[in-house]
Amino acid sequence: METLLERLAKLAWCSDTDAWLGGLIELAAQIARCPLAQLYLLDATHTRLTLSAEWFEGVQRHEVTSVPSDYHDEQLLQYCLSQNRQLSIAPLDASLHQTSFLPETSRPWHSLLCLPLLDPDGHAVGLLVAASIAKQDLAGAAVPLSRLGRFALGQAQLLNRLRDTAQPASAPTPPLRPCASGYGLIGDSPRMRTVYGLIGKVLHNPVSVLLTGETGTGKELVARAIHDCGSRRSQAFVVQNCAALPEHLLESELFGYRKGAFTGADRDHEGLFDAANGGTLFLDEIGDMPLTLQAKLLRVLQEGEVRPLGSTRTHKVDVRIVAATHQDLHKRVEQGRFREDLYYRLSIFPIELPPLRDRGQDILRLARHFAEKACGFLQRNAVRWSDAALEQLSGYGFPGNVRELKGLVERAVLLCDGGELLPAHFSLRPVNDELDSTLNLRERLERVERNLLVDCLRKNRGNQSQAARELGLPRRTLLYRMDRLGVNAGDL
Ligand SMILES: Nc1ncnc2c1ncn2[C@@H]1O[C@H](COP(=O)(O)OP(=O)(O)OP(=O)(O)O)[C@@H](O)[C@H]1O
Repeated sequence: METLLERLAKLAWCSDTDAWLGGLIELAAQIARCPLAQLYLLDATHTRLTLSAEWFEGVQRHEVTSVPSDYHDEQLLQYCLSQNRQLSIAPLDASLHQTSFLPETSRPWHSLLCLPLLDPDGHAVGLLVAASIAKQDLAGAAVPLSRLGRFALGQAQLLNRLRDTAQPASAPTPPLRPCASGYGLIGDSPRMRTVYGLIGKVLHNPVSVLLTGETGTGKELVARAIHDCGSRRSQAFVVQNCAALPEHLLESELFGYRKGAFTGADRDHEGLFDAANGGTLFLDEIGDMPLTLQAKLLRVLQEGEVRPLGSTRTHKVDVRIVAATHQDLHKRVEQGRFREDLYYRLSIFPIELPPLRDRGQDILRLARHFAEKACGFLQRNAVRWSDAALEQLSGYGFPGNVRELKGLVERAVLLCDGGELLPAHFSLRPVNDELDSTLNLRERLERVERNLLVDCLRKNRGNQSQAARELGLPRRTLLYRMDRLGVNAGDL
């Protein structure tokens, strides 16, 4: 206790993050009574894991190596980080465990303790490793070491903040790049610039990406951007909507099948993982993937192996997965409808697409862009925007997000005869039906149902069979409901 306090008292005067982390890692080695202690930290985008400090046989090292946090080789580190669980292994078996993250020694490493370090929200932001050549049960050191690790992280963050504020004002920030900086996406709001920053981080890194956000916010567009601007752009980009097919069809689509696998399988069929080999597979509506298929997907992500239906053999594929959902996947994990291990695997690099209502001036940028496109498509002169129409659009909530705005503008351009877009050309529906107190319950429910149908049909580009499948309705029922609720082609 005395030694510990003395060291902490000394370290308290450290004003340099490297020296602070170095001192703490030395202390960690002493508490665990191990010759080796390592501190790994994730970067802000959680794509790289850096060995930030190491204490090995009395010698300190800093920032030695940095590796992608989604790498396959270091499975022990990967496991701790993605599962948020501590590992205590003794004896370490070289044939079972990959331990190349440990320094080379004349005798093999025997005992290992690996702890995830959590931020105040409970997210793993790094790892603390202690290892010994001797036979040792290190599990007992887990609690004091993780407390020490959290203390080290908190203090390091404080030091970094102090350093940042102490730095003299540097060269002015370069001017914001125009819309083109958004990988083909339109928008320059702070929320979208954050999205562009995250896209930039994963372009040349094969890490799986999870795109979240309400319907119509541009998830598929971002998935394409990641593929088109990244190193896989010369290979295939394959899309599959996981909600669009019943389980057995989705399984054979994704993994393929061998002749005779089921009635009607009269030839071998290549799956989408094979079609996307070397490229990207975009799995839309991943939250709706059946649990049994989730297990198969996890295998592909972990082992890079696919086993077609009816085959006894697996084969390797190299596919980058970009998944998307508008659902709260974490909630689905809690409800037992989504595998936790798959959730952690996919959510290594999440990108959240903000709703259009939170993008400020982007609404008008997008509106002008869609109007120009529509005029070009219709081969007519550009339309002008009346202030009243622009004002009306910026005050609207856009529950269907960019997709809804695009549809509204295209329709308005068609309706506009005089060359100027007016409020009358946009039929904006009230965002909050509750506010419309003249409607009774049945009418309000019908309004909600109508909006759902229109959204789903727009999403499926007017394809009624696909929309019916997504809504879990027979196509005839969908047609009947559309008729009853007055949904027609003009609404799409
Ligand atoms: N930032 C943007 N710039 C230009 N067009 C956009 C942008 N975001 C979305 N769009 C357009 O809006 C429409 C909907 O986008 P997209 O299909 O990518 O949304 P989504 O989030 O995948 O929707 P869903 O969850 O319903 O599948 C598309 O026509 C897309 O091209």
